[in-house]
Amino acid sequence: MAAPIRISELSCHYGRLRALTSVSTTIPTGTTTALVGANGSGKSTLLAVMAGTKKMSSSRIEGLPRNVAFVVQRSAVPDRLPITVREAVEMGRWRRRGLLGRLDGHDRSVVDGALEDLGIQDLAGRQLGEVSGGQRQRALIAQGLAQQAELLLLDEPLAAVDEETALRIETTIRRQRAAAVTVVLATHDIEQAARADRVIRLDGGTIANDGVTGRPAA
Ligand SMILES: Nc1ncnc2c1ncn2[C@@H]1O[C@H](COP(=O)(O)OP(=O)(O)OP(=O)(O)O)[C@@H](O)[C@H]1O
Repeated sequence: MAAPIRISELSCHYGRLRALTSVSTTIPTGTTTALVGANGSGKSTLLAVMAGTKKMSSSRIEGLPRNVAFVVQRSAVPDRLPITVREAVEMGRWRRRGLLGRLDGHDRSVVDGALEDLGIQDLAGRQLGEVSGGQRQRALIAQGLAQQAELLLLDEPLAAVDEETALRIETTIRRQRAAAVTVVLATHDIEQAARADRVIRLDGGTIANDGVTGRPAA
């Protein structure tokens, strides 16, 4: 099994605002970790640092895999992107194919599998901007799955989704864990957090609590 992800003394700023201060933790490979904490406590920032989309001011992160999928909060994605649901999921293959590379049969079957996992194969031809918010959330997660990443980062995957969509997303996360994918998710859903292997509670940009739940996700 690959080495765990070790984060040491991570600090991170937006201009003069310090969003994370001296965050240190270890995330074992193949486990599911939930980040919890109040609005503004630094959950999204920690995910963005791990995804490489936000620069840190200081830190050492060891063991980050090369292929990381980051599914941002739905509210951070424009509602009216002029692409179909399938095209959105296909974007998950871009890193492997390159922007102009054509998808081959394997890519297409990975995309089909991701659409099926999230139960949106019937919506594949619809415009992303014309499906419901919960369906769009499924499409964004399917895009993350299509990357076949070793580390899957999910920012509030259950925000404003109905029960069926939540169940579908939870099943997907369990399957990723069973496939030894490391999952880190930010959530305000206490039940979802309790289903993770461990919970990290952030408070004002520092770790207030870091512990195993004793309830394995698989
Ligand atoms: N792009 C940005 N520019 C400036 N400040 C930011 C930016 N993004 C986040 N912040 C600030 O950084 C801090 C941490 O925000 P972050 O979004 O990481 O928190 P969060 O725990 O994910 O919150 P939420 O639960 O509301 O999603 C907050 O004080 C926030 O105002």
